[in-house]
Amino acid sequence: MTKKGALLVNLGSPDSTDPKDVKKYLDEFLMDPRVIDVPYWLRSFIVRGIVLNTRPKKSAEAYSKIWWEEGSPLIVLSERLRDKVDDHTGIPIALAMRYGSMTIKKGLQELKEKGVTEVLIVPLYPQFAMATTETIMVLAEELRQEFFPEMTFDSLPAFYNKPEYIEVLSKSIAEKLEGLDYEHLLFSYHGVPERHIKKRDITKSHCKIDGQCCITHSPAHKFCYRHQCYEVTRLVGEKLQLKEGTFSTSFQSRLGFDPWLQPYTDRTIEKLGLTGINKMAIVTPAFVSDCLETLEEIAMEGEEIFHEVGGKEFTTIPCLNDREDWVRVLSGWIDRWAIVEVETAIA
Ligand SMILES: C=CC1=C(C)c2cc3[nH]c(cc4nc(cc5[nH]c(cc1n2)c(C)c5CCC(=O)O)C(CCC(=O)O)=C4C)c(C)c3C=C
Ligand SMILES: [Fe+2]
Ligand SMILES: [Fe+2]
Repeated sequence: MTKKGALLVNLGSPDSTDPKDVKKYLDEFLMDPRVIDVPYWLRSFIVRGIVLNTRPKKSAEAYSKIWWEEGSPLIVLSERLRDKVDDHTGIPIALAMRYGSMTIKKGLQELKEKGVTEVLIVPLYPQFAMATTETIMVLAEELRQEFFPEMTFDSLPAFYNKPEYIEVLSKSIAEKLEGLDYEHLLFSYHGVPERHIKKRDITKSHCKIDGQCCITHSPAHKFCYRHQCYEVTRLVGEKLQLKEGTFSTSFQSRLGFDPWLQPYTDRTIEKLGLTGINKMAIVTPAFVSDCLETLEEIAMEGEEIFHEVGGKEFTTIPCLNDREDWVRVLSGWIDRWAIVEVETAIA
């Protein structure tokens, strides 16, 4: 007799804003070979020899600016989502984080204790990336083999182009912008090194990271983060009937010296202000839950950049978080899986 359950998985946060906790978290995160994808000795030198000497203090200060009484916004918002999805679906729902204390192992154990044998892993990311979806699935499978051999896994694929997702995202944008005569809407996605995109090109020749490859149909797009980001912008633009030239795409949060996906968000905000845009809005569809990258890097630093170059109004659109319509959409996908297994995505 089998029993189904779902495990929602988000990125994770440090346990507190203490630099020691931030260091521990960053060590686990940045030592992941799917995040910094260089040989172990080099990754260890970069992360432990350079980044962790200075970054934890700086990141801890940034976390302190956005931390809530209940804890990390990303964790609290993910917990609220889990609770609501649990109320809406007919199967047990657990929550885990890829990094930090709320481990995937604990999440799977929780489901096991409820008698679950068939698990739908739900990476809480609209787009595929090796630094997000892939690393979750790889770790989950390793844990399954070692600790939960009686379980079977399916996964919810990237949902960047699912009409129900585009609908709720568009609605969330329209609601926030209602009555605001903003001049430009920027879609800012978390960046990744260009190398990550080329590495996951299953055709080995499609991705050139130019103006054309991501809009030219290809099987490579199943794993192309850049294509999937541009598709979200395009589909929302269509849904909201945004006029050409009033919206654009950029990539934030670059780290290190390698080329990351461009255009960069900070430079784009600056350019918009310098070219006479007075009122801009910004949405961050690589994240389902508000987090350090949206609440500090965009809502605080981004706004500061815009004002410094003469921009007047800067509106940040919240992530979907635990919105009722998003909860219904996510719960619907899970319930549909629970009734009929549609897709199996574990390699
Ligand atoms: C070095 C590489 C990084 C890659 C590649 C990367 C990809 C990536 N990250 C997210 C989502 C989030 N990242 C967050 C924080 C964060 N990201 C990196 C580095 C890379 N991310 C660092 C060093 C940090 C820590 C904060 C800092 O020191 O600046 C967060 C926020 C977590 C929180 O606690 O709020 C999220 C969410 C995606 C979606 C992605 C690839 C697509
Ligand atoms: Fe990140
Ligand atoms: Fe592409």
